[in-house]
Amino acid sequence: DLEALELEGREYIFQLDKSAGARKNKVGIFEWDYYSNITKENEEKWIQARIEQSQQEKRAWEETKMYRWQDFQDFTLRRMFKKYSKLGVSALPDEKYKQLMKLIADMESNYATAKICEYKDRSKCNLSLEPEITDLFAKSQDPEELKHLWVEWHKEAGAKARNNFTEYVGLYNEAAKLNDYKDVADWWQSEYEADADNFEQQLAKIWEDVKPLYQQLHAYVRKRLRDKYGDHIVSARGPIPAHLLGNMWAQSWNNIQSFTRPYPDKKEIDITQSMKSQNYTALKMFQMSDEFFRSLNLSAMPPKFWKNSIIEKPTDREIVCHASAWDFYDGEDFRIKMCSSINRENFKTVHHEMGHIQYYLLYSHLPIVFREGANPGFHEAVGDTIALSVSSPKHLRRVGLTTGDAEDEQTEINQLYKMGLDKIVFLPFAYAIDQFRYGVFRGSTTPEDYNCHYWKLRESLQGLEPPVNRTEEDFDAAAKYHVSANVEYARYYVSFIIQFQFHRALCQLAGEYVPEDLNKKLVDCDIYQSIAAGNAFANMLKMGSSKPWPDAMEVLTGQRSMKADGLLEYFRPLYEWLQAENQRTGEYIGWEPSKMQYC
Ligand SMILES: C=C(C[SeH])C(=O)N1CCC[C@H]1C(=O)O
Ligand SMILES: [Zn+2]
Repeated sequence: DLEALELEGREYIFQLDKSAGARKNKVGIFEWDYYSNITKENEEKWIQARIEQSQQEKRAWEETKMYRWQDFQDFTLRRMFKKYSKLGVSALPDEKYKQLMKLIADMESNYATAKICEYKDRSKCNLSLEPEITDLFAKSQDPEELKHLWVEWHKEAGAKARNNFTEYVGLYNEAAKLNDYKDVADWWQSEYEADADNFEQQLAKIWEDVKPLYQQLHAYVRKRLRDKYGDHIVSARGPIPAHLLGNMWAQSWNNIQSFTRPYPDKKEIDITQSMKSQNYTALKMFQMSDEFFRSLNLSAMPPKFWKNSIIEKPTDREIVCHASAWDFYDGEDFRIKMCSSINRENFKTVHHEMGHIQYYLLYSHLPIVFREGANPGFHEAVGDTIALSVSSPKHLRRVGLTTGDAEDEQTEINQLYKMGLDKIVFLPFAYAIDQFRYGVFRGSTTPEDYNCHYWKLRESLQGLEPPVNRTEEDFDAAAKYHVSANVEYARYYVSFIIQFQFHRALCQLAGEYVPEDLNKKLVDCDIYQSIAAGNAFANMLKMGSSKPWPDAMEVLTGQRSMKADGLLEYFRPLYEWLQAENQRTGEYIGWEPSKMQYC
C-alpha cells in the first residue's frame, strides 16, 4: 500500500542523501586541491574524481526513478525526491562529461594564471589580476595607462577563452536537454522556482524600478569624469568609456569616489587608509567579521575553518585567486580561499565570504540536498546584508575606522553616494552578464556576434562603451571571472535587491530603523550586537532550500517577492539630491549611441 511504499521511499532517499554527501566531500577535497594549486596533475585528479562521482550519481538516479514519489504525502520527502530526480551534468555520456569538465578547468586556469605587461615598463610582464592589476586599476588616473591595462587584460583573459567557451556552450546545452530543460538558460532559471519565463519578468521589473535612479547617478558621474578628464575623453551625452571607473569590469565605481563625491570638502570616508595605518592584516579582517556575526548570536567559525582556509595569496604556486567559500558537507570542514589585500573592497569581500560560511553552518543539520541557498541570490546576500551595517558611519566609528563628526546632511549624501557606487552601479552590470549568456545558451547570440551582443547590452544597460573599438577576435565577456568559470550571475542581481529587503527588516528588529524617525534612518542602521536581528536572520537561513524561497523570505521580511522597494527607500535622499544636482548643471540624463565600433 502507499503508506509502506512511502516509508520505503523515505529509507531510500535518506540513504541516498548520506552517500551523496560523502561523494561531494570527496570531490570537494580534489577541487580544493586543484583551485589552491593549479597544476596539470591536480586538474586530472579533480576531473577523475568528478567522473567517478558522475557514474555513481547516474546509478543512483536510475534507482530514484523507480519510486512514485509524486504521490507521496510528505512535502519534504517529495521535495527531496524532486531535487534528486534532476541528474545534472552527470547526464552526459562519460566522454562528453570529461570534455566539458576539461573545458571549464582550462578556461578557469587561463583566467587564474593570465599575466600582462606594465604600461610604463613594457619589459615587466608579470602582472596578475590580484593584486597587481586590480590595485593599478583602482589607483591610476591616467586614461592611457587604464586603457592599456584594460585592453591587455581583455586580450589575455577574454579573447583566449573564446574557442573553449564556444565548445562549452554546446556541451552544456546538451546536458540541459538531457535534464529536460530547453537550454542552460532555462536550467539556470529553474533554480529560482519561478513559473515559466516569470523569473526574467521579475528581473525586468526590478530594472524598470531602478533604472531612473541609475540614470541619474550615471549622468552625475559622467559630468564629474568630464570635469576631470576633459570632453575629448568623456562626452556630454554619450556612454562613459568603461576604463575610467576604477574597476576592470565597471561593476563597482567605488574607486573613483574620492574625486567625484558630492561634497569634496567633507572628510574622506575611505577606510583603506585607516586600515593600513592601523596595521590591519588579512587575519584581523576575518576575525572582525567573525566577531560581528557572533555579536548577533550567530555561529562562530569552527576550528577547521581557521586551520584549512587560505586567506592570503601563496607565493610558491598558482591558485584561483577569485574569492570563494567552501562547504565540505561533513558538518565541520568549511573554508574560504581568498587572496586578501588590505583595503575597503576586500574588507567587504571578507564579510561576503563569511556570510556564505554562516549559511553553510546554519543549515548544516539539514539533508545534503537542502544545504543550499533558498535560491542562489540568498547565498550571495547574507554577507552583503551584514556588510551594509559594517559600512555605516556609525559602525566604522564604533570600530575606530573613521573618527569624529556625527552625520550632517552633506556627509550623509557623500555616504549614500559611496554606497550607490557599489550597489546601484552593480545592477545593470549583473543584468547584462546573464542577459548575454541567456542569449548565448538560447542560440540568439552566435559565436559570430558574441562581442557585438555583449557590448550592445553593456551600452544599453550600463551606458558604457569600450575604450577602443572591438571585433569578433575579442571575447570581452570571458574577461569576467564568472563567464570563464561557469558561475551563474543573476544570483548577484537578485542578491543586490533582496539584501536591502533583509537589511530593512533586520534594522527594524534591532530598533535601528523607524520609518519617518529622523534619528533612526536606514542609512545609519548598524545591527551590531542585536540578538533579536540575529535570531530572525538565523530563522530564515537555517531553512536552506527545504522550502520555496518566498517562504524563507517571508520569515524575515513578511514579503514573499523580491522588490526594489528596500533599495529605493535606502537611496531616496541620494536620488533626490542627484535629480536636483543634474537639474542645476543641466546634465543630459541617459546616453546617446556610442561612436565606438564593436559590431
Ligand atoms: C565575492 C565573490 C565570490 Se561568490 C563574487 O564573485 N562576487 C561578489 C559580488 C559580485 C561578485 C563579483 O565579484 O563579481
Ligand atoms: Zn558569493
